[in-house]
Amino acid sequence: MACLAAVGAEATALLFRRLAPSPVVPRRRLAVCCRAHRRDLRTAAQLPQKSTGNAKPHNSANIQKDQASGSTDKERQEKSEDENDISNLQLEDLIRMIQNTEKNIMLLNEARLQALEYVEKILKEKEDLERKINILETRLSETDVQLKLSTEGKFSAEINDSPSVLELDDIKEENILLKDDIQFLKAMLIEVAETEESIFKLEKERTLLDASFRELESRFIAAQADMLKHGPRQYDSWWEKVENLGDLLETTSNQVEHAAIILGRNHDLQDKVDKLEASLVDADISKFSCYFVDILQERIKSVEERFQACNHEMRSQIELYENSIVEFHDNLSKLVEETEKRSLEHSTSNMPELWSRISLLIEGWLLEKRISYNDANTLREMVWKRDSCLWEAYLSCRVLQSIDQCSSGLHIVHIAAEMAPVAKVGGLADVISGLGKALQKKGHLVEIILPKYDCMRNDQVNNLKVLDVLVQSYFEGKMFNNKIWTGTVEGLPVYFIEPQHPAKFFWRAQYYGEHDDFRRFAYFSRAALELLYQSQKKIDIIHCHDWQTAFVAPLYWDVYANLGFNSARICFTCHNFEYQGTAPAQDLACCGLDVEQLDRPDRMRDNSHGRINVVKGAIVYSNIVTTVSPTYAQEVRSEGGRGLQDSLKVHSRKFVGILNGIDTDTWNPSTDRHLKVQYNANDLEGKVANKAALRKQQKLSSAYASQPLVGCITRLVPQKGVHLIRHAIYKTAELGGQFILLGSSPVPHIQREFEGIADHFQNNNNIRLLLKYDDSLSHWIYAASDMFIVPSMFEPCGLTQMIAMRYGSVPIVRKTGGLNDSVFDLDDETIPMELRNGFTFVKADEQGLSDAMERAFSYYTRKPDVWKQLVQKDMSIDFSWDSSSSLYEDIYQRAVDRARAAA
Ligand SMILES: Nc1ncnc2c1ncn2[C@@H]1O[C@H](COP(=O)(O)OP(=O)(O)O)[C@@H](O)[C@H]1O
Repeated sequence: MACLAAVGAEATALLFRRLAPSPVVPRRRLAVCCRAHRRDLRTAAQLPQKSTGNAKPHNSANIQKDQASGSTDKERQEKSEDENDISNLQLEDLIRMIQNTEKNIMLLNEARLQALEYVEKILKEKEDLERKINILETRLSETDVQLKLSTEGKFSAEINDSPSVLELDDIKEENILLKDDIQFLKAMLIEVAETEESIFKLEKERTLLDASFRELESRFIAAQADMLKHGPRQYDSWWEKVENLGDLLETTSNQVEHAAIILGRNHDLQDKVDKLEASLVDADISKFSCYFVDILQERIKSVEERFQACNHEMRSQIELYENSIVEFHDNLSKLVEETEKRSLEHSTSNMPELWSRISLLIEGWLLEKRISYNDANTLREMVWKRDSCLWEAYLSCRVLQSIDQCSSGLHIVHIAAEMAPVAKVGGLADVISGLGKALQKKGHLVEIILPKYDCMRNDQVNNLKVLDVLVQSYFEGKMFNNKIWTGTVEGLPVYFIEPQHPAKFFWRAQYYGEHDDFRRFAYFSRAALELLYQSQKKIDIIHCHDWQTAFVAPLYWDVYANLGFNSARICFTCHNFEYQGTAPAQDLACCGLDVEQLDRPDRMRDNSHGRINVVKGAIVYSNIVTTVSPTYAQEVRSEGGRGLQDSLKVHSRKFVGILNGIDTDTWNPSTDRHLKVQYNANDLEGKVANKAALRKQQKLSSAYASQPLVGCITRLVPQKGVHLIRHAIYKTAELGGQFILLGSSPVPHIQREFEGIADHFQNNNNIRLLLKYDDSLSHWIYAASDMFIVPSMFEPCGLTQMIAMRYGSVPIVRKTGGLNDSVFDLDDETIPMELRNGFTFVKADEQGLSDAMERAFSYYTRKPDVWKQLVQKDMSIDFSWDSSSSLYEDIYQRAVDRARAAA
C-alpha cells in the first residue's frame, strides 16, 4: 500500500508538473492572441484617420449615404478609389486578424489536447481511486462484521470466548494498514483538489476563449458583410475556418463539460472517501478498544451478577447443608446412643473402645465387690469373646459352674511408666499404645496399668473416672491405699494407680528425674501387681517395660506366684540398657522383695558393683526378655549391654530383639489434625504447604522454596549425639539449608549449651532451636522438613526416623541399633535398591555426618526427581506395628503354651 501511495504520489506530481504550465501557457497565449485581435481590429479602424489627417471618419453607413446623395463621377471615382484603398486596408487587417485567429485556434487546439490528456489521466486516477475505495470498503465491511460479531449474541458468551489477544493484534494491524490507506487517499484527494482547481482554471480559460471567440464571430460577421462585396472565395475559406473553429470550440466545450462531469464524480468520490474515513475513525483501534472494554465491562457485570446469584445460591445451599449437618448430628447421636444400647443387649462388632469400657466396668464391680469373682470371670470371658448376649449370659452365669478357658486370644496386661499420648516422654510411650492397639486388633484382651501422674494429659483419656474402691498395696512395711482410676486411651482400657502415700509419688509435675525415682516406681510396680491380684484376673501375659516396672518380674515370681497368682507369664522389654535402675541392695526391700534372696550375682546384683540392678532382675525373672531392635539386641550382647551382656548371654534363649513399629493412626500425614494441610505420597503439595507455614510461623526465610529444611526432634541427651546435632546445625548453615530443632534436655549443662546456641541464632532466619517438648509441633516439623537428622551414639530402636519417613522427610542417621535396621543408604550398593531409603554414616564423628549431609544436599538440589521418588518411597514403607506385633504375639503364645504344657 505504501508502495502504491508512493507510485500514486509520483504519478500525481508528474501529472501536475506536466499540467501546471498547461492552464497558464494557453491562457497567456490566448490572452496575447485576444489582445492581438483587439489591437488588430482597433488598428484597422484607426488606420484611415492616421493616413488622412483631417479626414472625417468613414464607415459603411457613410458610404451608403454618399452613394445615395449622388455625387459627381470624379468625385465618385476619387471617392471609389479612396474607398477601395480603405477596403484594401481593412481586408489586409482582416486577413491578419484571421491569421492571428488561426494561430490562436492552433494554440487552443494544443490546449485542448493537453486538456484531453489531462482528463485521461484524471480518469485513470479516478479508476485507481475507485479500486482502492472498493478495497477499503471491503475491509471496512470486514471490520464491521468483526465488530458485529463482538457485539451481537456474544454478550452471553463466557469471557473465555472473547477474541484472543492474537485476534485483537490482527485487528490492530488491519486498522494501521487502513490508516495508511486513508493517509494515501487523503494525499490523493489533495491532488484531486488541485486537479479540480486546474480544471476550474481551464474552465475559466474556456470562458475567456468563448468570449474572444464570440467577439471574433461578431467581427467576422461584420467582415463577412464587407467581404460580400469583395471576395466570396476568400469568404468561403474564412467561413470554413470559422466553422472549424466553432467545431473545435464545441469539442473543447464538450471536453470541458466531460471534465466537469469527472469533477462531479470526483466530488462523489471524495464524499465516499470522507464517509469511509469517518467509518474508519469509528473503527479506530482506540475506539475499538474502548468499545471492547465496554463489552468486557458488560460481560464482567453479567459475570458479577451471575456470581452474586451463585453466591446467593451457595448461601442457601450452605444453610441447607448446615441444617442437614445439624440433623445428621442429631441422628448420629441418636444412632450412637442406640448402638451403645444395642451393643449391651445384642452383638457388637469389633468396637475396642466399647469392649474396653465393659471390661473396665466388670473389673470395677469386682474390685468394688459388687460381683463375685466367678461372675466377673464369666463376664470377662464374654467381653473377650465379644459375646453378643453379655447381659443374658450375665443373668444366667450364676448357674454356670465351669468356665470355658479356651479363648481365641490372650489376656495381656502392660505395666508401664508411659503411654502415648496421655503420659509421654519418649519412644516407650509410643510403643505401649502402638503395640497395645496392634495386639488388641489381633483379638487379644489388652489392658494397661499406668501411674496416675499429676502432669499427665487427662484430656487424652476417655471416660476417666475413679472406682469406688481402694486397692491396698505394700510399701516399706506398711499397706497404703491406692485410688484406681479407669478410662480408655486410644481405645485401650487403662488403669491409673494413684497412691495415697505421703510421699505423693506421682504429684511431682514431671514423669522422671526425681531423687526417689527408684522408690516411686518400686511402689508403682507393687501396687500394679496388687491390683491385678485383687481383681483375680486370669492373665496370660504381664508385659513390663524398662527399669521402672522391672520390679514386676521378681515380685510376681517371688511374692504373688506364692499366693497362687501364677497364671501369667512375664515378658520384659528393655527399651534402653542405659537406664538399669540400680540402687543399694537394701532399697529393694521397699516393695517387699527379699534382698537376701535377690542380692546375688545370678539374680539381681549388678554385674560390676555391689548394688542391685532391677533390669538384671527382670532379665533373670522374666519368661521373655526383649529389646527393641535386632541390631541393638546384638549390640547389648557386648559393649552396648552396659554391664548386662553376661546376664543376657546367660539368658540368651529367652532374649530377642524385635523392631518397634509406629502407630500409623497417630502418625498419618493424610489424617493428621496437627498439620496445616494433610497430604499423602501421591500428593506432596500439602507437604510444601506445611513447610511454608512452618517457616512463616518460625520466622524462617521463605525466599527459596527449594531451600532444604532439616528437622531434628529429640531428647537432648548424650545418647542422641548432642555434639553431632550441634555440628549438623552449623553444617546445614554452611550448605545453605535451614534447620529446626525441637528438643529439651534433662541434663542441665546440655540444656544450657543449647540455650546458648538458640540465642546465637535467635535472629538468624535459617536456624531455629525450640528447646521444649511440644507434641503438636513435632507432627508439624515431621511434615515440613525435607531431611531428618538422627546422629545417635547408640539407638535401641529410634522412632523419629520412622515417623520422619512416614511424613516424607528423608532420614540422615548414624548406623547404629534400630537405625541400622530401618534406614538403608541410598548409595550403598550392597543393599537392594528397593530398600534404600536414606543416608547413613558409621563413625560417630563430625566428618561422617558431614559426608552424609553433603550427599543428601547434593541429591536434593541436583537430582530433584530422584529425591521425589525417595520421598514417595519412604512414605510408602510399612512401619506399622502389624508385623512386629505378630512377633510379640508369637513369643507370648509360645510362653503361654510352655506354661500350659508344664501345668
Ligand atoms: N521435644 C519433643 N517434643 C515432642 N516430641 C518429642 C520431643 N522429643 C522427642 N519426642 C518424641 O519422642 C519420641 C522419641 O522416640 P525415640 O526415637 O524412640 O527416642 P527416645 O525414646 O530415646 O526418646 C518420638 O515420638 C518423638 O517425636
